[in-house]
Amino acid sequence: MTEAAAISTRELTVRRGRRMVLDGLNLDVEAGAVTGLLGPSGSGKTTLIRAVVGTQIVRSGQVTVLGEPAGSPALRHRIGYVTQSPSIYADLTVTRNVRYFASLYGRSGAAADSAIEAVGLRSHRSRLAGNLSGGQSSRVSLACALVAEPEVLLLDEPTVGLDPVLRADLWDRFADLARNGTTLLVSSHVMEEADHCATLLLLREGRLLAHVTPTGLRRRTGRERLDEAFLQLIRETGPADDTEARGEDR
Ligand SMILES: Nc1ncnc2c1ncn2[C@@H]1O[C@H](COP(=O)(O)OP(=O)(O)OP(=O)(O)O)[C@@H](O)[C@H]1O
Repeated sequence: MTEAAAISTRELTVRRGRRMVLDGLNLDVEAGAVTGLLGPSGSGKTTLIRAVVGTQIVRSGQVTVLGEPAGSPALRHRIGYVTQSPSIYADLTVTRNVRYFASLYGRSGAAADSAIEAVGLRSHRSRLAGNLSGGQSSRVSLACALVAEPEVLLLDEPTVGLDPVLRADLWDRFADLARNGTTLLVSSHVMEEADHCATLLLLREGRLLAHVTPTGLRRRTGRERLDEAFLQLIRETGPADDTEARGEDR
């Protein structure tokens, strides 16, 4: 693990069903920065995030977070994880949901209100979560994670289903958090969003294709558009190796 890394994996191997999902992955995620985890659907982004949280069965290798092995009880209050599907209470209002999480982490009602504001749900704060749209529910989930003020925030596709204005606001919010020392690992399969990240981890078929800055990726490929740059990298590395392996880890 390098000195500035908040998250490190060494030779991380994960199989799900018969598939080798992560294949000897070595990577470092810089502390106090926004790192984008990008890759095609099925490339292993969610699996990697689950391994960092400690909820993924790992076949071999190490995952270290803030100097502790992933999944350690000591990390529980230091990591926030927002899954792709919102995990909130449908029968509670937006405010009640966020205040509940605030109370779990010893935060005030004012902190809950500010998290609601940050995700653009102020005018919906008295609505039942069950009556919200998909994008709005995701934002409640995000507010519940934000209110805990974790040192490491893992966000799995947090901008899916959001309009461009909200998306831009959220990326600004992530940048603010990083400036204040939070480590963010944000997955996306939208390469346009990569420009909001200080560095990019590009995954393909469970392998790290590149660990670069957006500028570095442009320079390396000679492409201005990041989606084209990523495609170029994929072409350079040849066809995907569709590894199937026996074993039923989940
Ligand atoms: N519960 C499971 N059992 C078996 N295989 C699984 C399971 N969940 C995911 N996989 C497989 O693991 C691989 C990686 O999945 P993962 O969800 O990590 O990808 P991803 O990059 O997050 O994809 P997406 O962008 O579509 O969310 C895929 O091939 C998927 O089919």
